[in-house]
Amino acid sequence: QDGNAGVESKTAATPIQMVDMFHSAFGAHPARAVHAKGIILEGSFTPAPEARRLTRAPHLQGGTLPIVVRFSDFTGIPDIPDTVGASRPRGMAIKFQLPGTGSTDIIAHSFNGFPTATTDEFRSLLLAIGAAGSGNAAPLQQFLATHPVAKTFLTTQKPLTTSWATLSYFGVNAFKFTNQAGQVRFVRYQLIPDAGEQFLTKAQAATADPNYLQAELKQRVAAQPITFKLYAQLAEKGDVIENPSVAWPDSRKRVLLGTLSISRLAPNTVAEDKALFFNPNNVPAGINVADPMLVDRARTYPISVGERQ
Ligand code: HEM
Repeated sequence: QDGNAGVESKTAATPIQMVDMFHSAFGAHPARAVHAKGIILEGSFTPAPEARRLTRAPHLQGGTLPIVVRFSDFTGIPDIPDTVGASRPRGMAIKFQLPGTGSTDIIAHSFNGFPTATTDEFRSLLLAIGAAGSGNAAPLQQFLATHPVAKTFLTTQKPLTTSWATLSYFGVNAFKFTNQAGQVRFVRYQLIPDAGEQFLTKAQAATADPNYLQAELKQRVAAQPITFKLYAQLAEKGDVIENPSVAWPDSRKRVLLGTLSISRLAPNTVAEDKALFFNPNNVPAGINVADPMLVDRARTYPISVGERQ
């Protein structure tokens, strides 16, 4: 199906300009335009009974399904140290194998919100970060002075996490769920670790290895499965659907969609990395994109995938 289902982009920038905005900010790395450093794992997903009251999406009706999960650091820098500020927010991307054929994806990060309301503003921010990197700080200063949410995003990321497995992740952009009876709800995804959120102490952070997250995750998953709960946060009347920079209140009802059990490392070969392709509009019947930023994202991710072939 057409996951965009009538939602139109409101963006002036072309998809190629959107990929180039990341290269301008982070350098012209061909791996992934953003969230370049990461690790791939495998496991399974078991939907919760409440999920099918919200959507008729096939992976949320019952029965355990295989998943592939990629945890990542922010920026397009493939060897960014896990210890620097720019490595946050961290990313979590999930590919669910649908019953029969096909797949669906959820792509989330570890901040409940986004620095800008629109894609064009996000591009201005990234171009300003690029200019600052080349010695011209004025555009970034001006952007942050006029966009307080972006300033909050850049300055209030959580402390260094103990593990990619001890962070909560947020889908940020809204989707539309439709159930068997045709009832519609707008939702945002949340992924909450069963281990709870855990952070390094200042002393641990001061001595953490630049690649500590990969080493930690390998050890953790060899000992026992990593589990997360997947929730849909439900919009109420008046909640903004089209602006990911505004988080919905924590008081909004959350419905449990299911449990992820991540049980083993994937091969993590170059071939696997090249072939693994997440897209936020890879959605089955019963789910549609609702925030037009998702349409922009859907057009941009394949260009970055093409660059790493
Ligand atoms: C206008 C907004 C956005 C644009 C243009 C954009 C673009 C991109 C691109 C080009 C990639 C690389 C895809 C690939 O090479 O496979 C990517 C990856 C990613 N993005 Fe976005 N993105 C946007 C917003 C977001 C938001 C709101 C989130 C989180 C909620 C997010 C989370 C991620 C993650 C986690 C990855 C890594 C996926 C993986 O592991 O392969 N992005 N994004």
